[in-house]
Amino acid sequence: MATGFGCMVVGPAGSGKSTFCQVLQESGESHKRLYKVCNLDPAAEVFKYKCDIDIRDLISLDDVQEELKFGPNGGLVYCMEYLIENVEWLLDELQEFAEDSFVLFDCPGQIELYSHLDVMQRLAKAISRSGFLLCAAYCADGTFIDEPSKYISACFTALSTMTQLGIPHLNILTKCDKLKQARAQTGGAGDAMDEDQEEDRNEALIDQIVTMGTKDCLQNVNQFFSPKYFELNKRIVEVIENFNLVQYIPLNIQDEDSVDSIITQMDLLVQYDEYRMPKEGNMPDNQEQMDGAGGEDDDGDY
Ligand SMILES: Nc1nc2c(ncn2[C@@H]2O[C@H](COP(=O)(O)OP(=O)(O)OP(=O)(O)O)[C@@H](O)[C@H]2O)c(=O)[nH]1
Ligand SMILES: [Mg+2]
Repeated sequence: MATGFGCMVVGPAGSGKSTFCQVLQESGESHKRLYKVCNLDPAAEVFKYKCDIDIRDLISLDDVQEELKFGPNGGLVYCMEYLIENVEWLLDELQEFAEDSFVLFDCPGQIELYSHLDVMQRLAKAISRSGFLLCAAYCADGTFIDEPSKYISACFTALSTMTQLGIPHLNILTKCDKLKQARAQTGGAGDAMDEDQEEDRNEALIDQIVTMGTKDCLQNVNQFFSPKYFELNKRIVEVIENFNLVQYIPLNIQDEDSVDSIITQMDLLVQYDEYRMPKEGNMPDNQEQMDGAGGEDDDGDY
């Protein structure tokens, strides 16, 4: 039986993970929803949210760099591996929040943690096994996705994270409140506009990204390549198409409805309502997630 709910907030550096945790925690306060935040970034220095669990109480990047003479990236990987080796520390800390709490895990942004290392996957497995129903919220910075090639690149990073973590996954397009402003800075849309026009323009830009079709992307990308790469480009785009799961939910932190709609999606992924109101004979479908997180390799190792 599930004892808690959690979301691993992941994504590239600066994509808005910590801000997302902060916004959810604040929004929860006004909705009588309690979001606890667990900082898993050993390099974090300042928090805009109330940090309930902090990896730096176990290990910090500063200490690793100073004592073991690691560089910042190697040091971070060392810290995450140290966390896995001492995962009982985290699981003990989490027990306090097990009953019905929703814990947001604010993860580090180094992409290698999600592309080829398995530490985050092992961590997700350990947390799930301890009784948490987990999902992942992948933050992609909307202000960077201003052309099809960047969209494709963002999709691949999201896909790689999704397949690595192996837990229910949500892609969030962050910073949607400032798309228009970001485009103006890069020369995309600089005309003077009143507030309503600005909002419409922002909506249009969000729409452009979330509905970007892979066929249009392919056409656009091919314009910049010699024909000998067309077949390769086609295959690359097909990978995204075949997964069919790469969709983005826009997040505008200034808009309560936008935040609410992300909360609803996360609740659906972890089946929050079903577990909070258990009915006899009504076991949610993702019971397996806790029983066998990590699939067949159920050997108790993290
Ligand atoms: N306007 C706006 N700014 C945002 C939003 N999300 C993040 N930012 C800003 O973008 C910067 C990076 O945001 P963070 O939340 O620290 O990003 P992060 O993913 O936690 O970054 P790392 O932990 O360093 O990987 C900060 O200056 C935030 O204020 C957003 O939705 N809207
Ligand atoms: Mg952060």
